[in-house]
Amino acid sequence: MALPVKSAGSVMSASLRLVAVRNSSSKPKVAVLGASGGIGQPLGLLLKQDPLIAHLSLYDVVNTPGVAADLSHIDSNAKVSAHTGPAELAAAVEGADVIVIPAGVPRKPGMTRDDLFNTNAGIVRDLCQTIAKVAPKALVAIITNPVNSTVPIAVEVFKKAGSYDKRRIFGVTTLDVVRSQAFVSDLKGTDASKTVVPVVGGHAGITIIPLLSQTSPKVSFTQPEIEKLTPRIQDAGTEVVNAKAGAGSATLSMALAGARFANSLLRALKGEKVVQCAYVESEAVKGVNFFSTPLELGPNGVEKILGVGKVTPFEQKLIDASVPELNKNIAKGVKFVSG
Ligand SMILES: NC(=O)C1=CN([C@@H]2O[C@H](COP(=O)(O)OP(=O)(O)OC[C@H]3O[C@@H](n4cnc5c(N)ncnc54)[C@H](O)[C@@H]3O)[C@@H](O)[C@H]2O)C=CC1
Ligand SMILES: O=C([O-])CC(=O)C(=O)O
Repeated sequence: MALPVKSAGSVMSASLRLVAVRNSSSKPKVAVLGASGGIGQPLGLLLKQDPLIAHLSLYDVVNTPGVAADLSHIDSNAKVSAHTGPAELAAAVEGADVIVIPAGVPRKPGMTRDDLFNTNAGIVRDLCQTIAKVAPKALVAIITNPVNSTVPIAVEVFKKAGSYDKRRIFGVTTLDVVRSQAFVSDLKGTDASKTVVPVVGGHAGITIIPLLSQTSPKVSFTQPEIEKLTPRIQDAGTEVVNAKAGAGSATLSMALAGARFANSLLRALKGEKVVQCAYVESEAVKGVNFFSTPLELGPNGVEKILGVGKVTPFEQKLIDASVPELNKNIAKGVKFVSG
């Protein structure tokens, strides 16, 4: 069963909704690093059903054989392989077209995403050291928080290895888009499957900036609606963390978002023009080197950074406020690798 393809007004809207080489093979390989976790397992379930995937490679430090055995009994064409522990990481990622990384610890109530830095920074660094050597042409989609810092970490590792290509490393912000679309359609009674809301900036607190004025099909919001909806989207991750009360953060909605983003990358690899928001190295906004905006994706990853487009004064203020916060997060990531 394919992931549902939604239609929307413009090409960009349609792509954002669904989302568009590497190398790239006629038999795409997707690797999930952190495959046994709360996100990894349902993500594997969704990817196993994606007809674009020929080989689904599952890597974790624990429990991978069980997850792989379970998924391999599903009657879809993707072949599943299991890889456990650092000695098997190279085999897990070798030849991968797309690598999705949800490895790392999630938040508990009272924590910020930045509180995860001490544990997760080293995990992402170590995984990327191997990817940069063994699979430098893969498109790498980083879910692990704090995304605002883990993406710069990955970039520094690739630079050190001499295999950095800024078109190929992505911080996954798709869940912010998915949530915005859910909340807007709830509020406005629009068809959730056709509602498109771009989200720009980063993936933590005030750096998450839904561009409600660019909602498509067009809907209008009162200022009080905008002022209520915007912080709800920014704090939606915390809403889930608190509701799970110590049992982790968003996993199911994140798995959907991750599968949707991976499907976009796979379609782009095949030559389809796809537009999707993601956090990448970017000059879209002055004064900051990483920013999420709509991106045109193609066979080499990011083909074109589409920028934030026309924003309202309210949205511009949010963008301006995000810059110093993002710069702090980025500098912390860069320093972690480069000292
Ligand atoms: N970008 C986004 O929008 C979102 C990001 N997240 C982040 O995703 C990450 C994972 O969350 P969950 O799956 O809920 O956590 P989890 O704890 O349920 O699963 C994490 C998995 O990573 C594995 N792992 C730990 N160290 C590893 C290593 N060195 N190599 C490979 N695997 C390793 C663990 O064994 C575990 O199976 C967290 O950092 C969380 O904050 C969560 C939701 C949304
Ligand atoms: O809030 C968290 O810690 C997990 C996350 O990034 C999200 O759900 O957006």
